[in-house]
Amino acid sequence: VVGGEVARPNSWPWQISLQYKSGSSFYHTCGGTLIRRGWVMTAAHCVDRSRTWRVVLGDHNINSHEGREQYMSVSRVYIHPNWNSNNVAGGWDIALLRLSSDASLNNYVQLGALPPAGQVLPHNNACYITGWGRTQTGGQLSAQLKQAYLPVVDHKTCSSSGWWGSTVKNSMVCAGGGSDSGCQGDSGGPLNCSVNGQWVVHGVTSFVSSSGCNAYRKPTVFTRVSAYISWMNSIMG
Ligand SMILES: CC(C)[C@H](NC(=O)C(F)(F)F)C(=O)N[C@@H](C)C(=O)Nc1ccc(C(F)(F)F)cc1
Repeated sequence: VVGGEVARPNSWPWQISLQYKSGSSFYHTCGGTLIRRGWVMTAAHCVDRSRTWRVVLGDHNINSHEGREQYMSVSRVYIHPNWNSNNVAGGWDIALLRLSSDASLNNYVQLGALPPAGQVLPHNNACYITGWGRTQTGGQLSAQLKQAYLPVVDHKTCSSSGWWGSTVKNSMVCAGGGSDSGCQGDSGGPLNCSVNGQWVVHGVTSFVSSSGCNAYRKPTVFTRVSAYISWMNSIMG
């Protein structure tokens, strides 16, 4: 997350850290959202390489053990069948991770709310991106979870010339476009939007401009969760 601020610890209790094993250690690579006690939603581009994964729940500082964390292994990865790893602009950048056991829900670990199928938010709807991603283009990951206010940019604006043009599809949500943005390492994490006074996860962080995370008129682009509700239900049952 470029800009924004460090989140109050565990104030986004559905945010997870997706980590891969290398040698005897695990490394943060993406975010994700706990959507059922045994299921995590993330981006397909996060898991299209076969690795040994773990999901960390209840985390704040990913470099220290604070005692609220739950470490879950992943029993199966479901990548959307239409995902094409050579074409993030095609969309379909969504995946589900089946956890090997159910999470324990508490003050630090809660389920994220999903939108109704087809719901599209209006321009400027209040949303926050959260994640441990780079804090500047080309910079380092954040040790502590960060948040940034990224209001929705409607499809009409986001897909216009000077913005993302035809790279952005209707199955995506744009948010931000100013000096705050997502960045590498935020992938797969939630876009948390305020709807009728409740936080609803409307996006899965998908891509930013290759010329810089907070490039002018290149809002962060998210997979629109409301376009994939039926697919997710077909997998989770
Ligand atoms: C997609 C991921 C590899 C990566 N995602 C992120 O950084 C995320 F955190 F925003 F999710 C990304 O956007 N990386 C930048 C550097 C990138 O490659 N962006 C990019 C944007 C659009 C396109 C296009 F238009 F060709 F589809 C290609 C690459």
